[in-house]
Amino acid sequence: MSLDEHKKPSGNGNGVALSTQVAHRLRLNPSTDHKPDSYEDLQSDFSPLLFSSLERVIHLFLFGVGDQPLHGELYTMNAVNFFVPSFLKAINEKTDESFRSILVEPTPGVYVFEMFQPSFCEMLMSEVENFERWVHDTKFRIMRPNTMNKYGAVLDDFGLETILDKLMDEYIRPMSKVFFPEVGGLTLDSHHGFVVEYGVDRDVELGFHVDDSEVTLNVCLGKQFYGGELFFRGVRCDKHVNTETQPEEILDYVHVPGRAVLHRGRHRHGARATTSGHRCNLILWCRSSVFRELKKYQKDFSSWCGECRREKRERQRLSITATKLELLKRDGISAS
Ligand SMILES: O=C(O)CCC(=O)C(=O)O
Ligand SMILES: [Fe+2]
Repeated sequence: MSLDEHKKPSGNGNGVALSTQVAHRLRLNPSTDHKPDSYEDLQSDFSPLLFSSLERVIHLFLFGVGDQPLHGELYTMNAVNFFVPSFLKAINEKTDESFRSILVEPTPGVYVFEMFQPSFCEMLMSEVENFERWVHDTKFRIMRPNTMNKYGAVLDDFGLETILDKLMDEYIRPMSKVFFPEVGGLTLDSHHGFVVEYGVDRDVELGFHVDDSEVTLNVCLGKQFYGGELFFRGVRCDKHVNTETQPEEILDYVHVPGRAVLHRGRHRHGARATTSGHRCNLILWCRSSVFRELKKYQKDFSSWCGECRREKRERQRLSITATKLELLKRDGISAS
């Protein structure tokens, strides 16, 4: 199985931007009420109306257009309404033990826990639907979440940037500090947040890949579906990304609405076909610029790459065997 580096699309890459190829951000509250100048005092061969129209178009282009939110309450953090009590309690305590008490680790480095209230999941899904309906009706072309998903939406693009900042700063970083310190878990400082949608008339599956993130939060929002299992195949650095999977690295995980999976971006994974129904997941790729800078000067990633660790153990095993042989020779005992 060969593997893809899953990335956020750039303006003129796989992602779709405006037909002018400029990556465009949609704003939550559009400035549709912009009043252009009348240009009546302008000395020109062209009608002043032409300049007014031009100004209106430029304003629209620079400051964006967008729909009104369906659920205003989604745009400010209301932790009690968004999160389940067990998750909130663990976050308030912020200790290794409190986090461990609410999660399971089905394979090393994959953490699963209950996170969102059902009402929050429903609200977010209907907000995305509302946004997509508007995109469809206005024939506005939006940037898709990444280079591999054709369906879904970037949450920053319809005003959820502030809430995602908070989600990373106050909820994901404290957990990453405990579980992923060796990949910049303490210094996560930017994110890319999006919703992916699967079903027979959407994306069906997602190929084997690593994320363009240090830490990824993946929460199933709903709705009802069959299939869509997330499969994991071990953590790898750039050099070892296509190396074999060891049997103990295999995990197939079944998504449950409201439940979160937290893993390193370099944990190789993919999603099996959603064979019926409609699956919608919230994904937050969290990055650390400090980690990315430091990584440039490192060669050994055995603290998190499964293959670097295996190679290191093998080197140690060979060197112990060689030392033993040397000692035996010195004592005049021939090795059998
Ligand atoms: O569909 C899923 O649950 C996985 C999504 C994913 O891995 C991604 O978008 O990076
Ligand atoms: Fe992914």
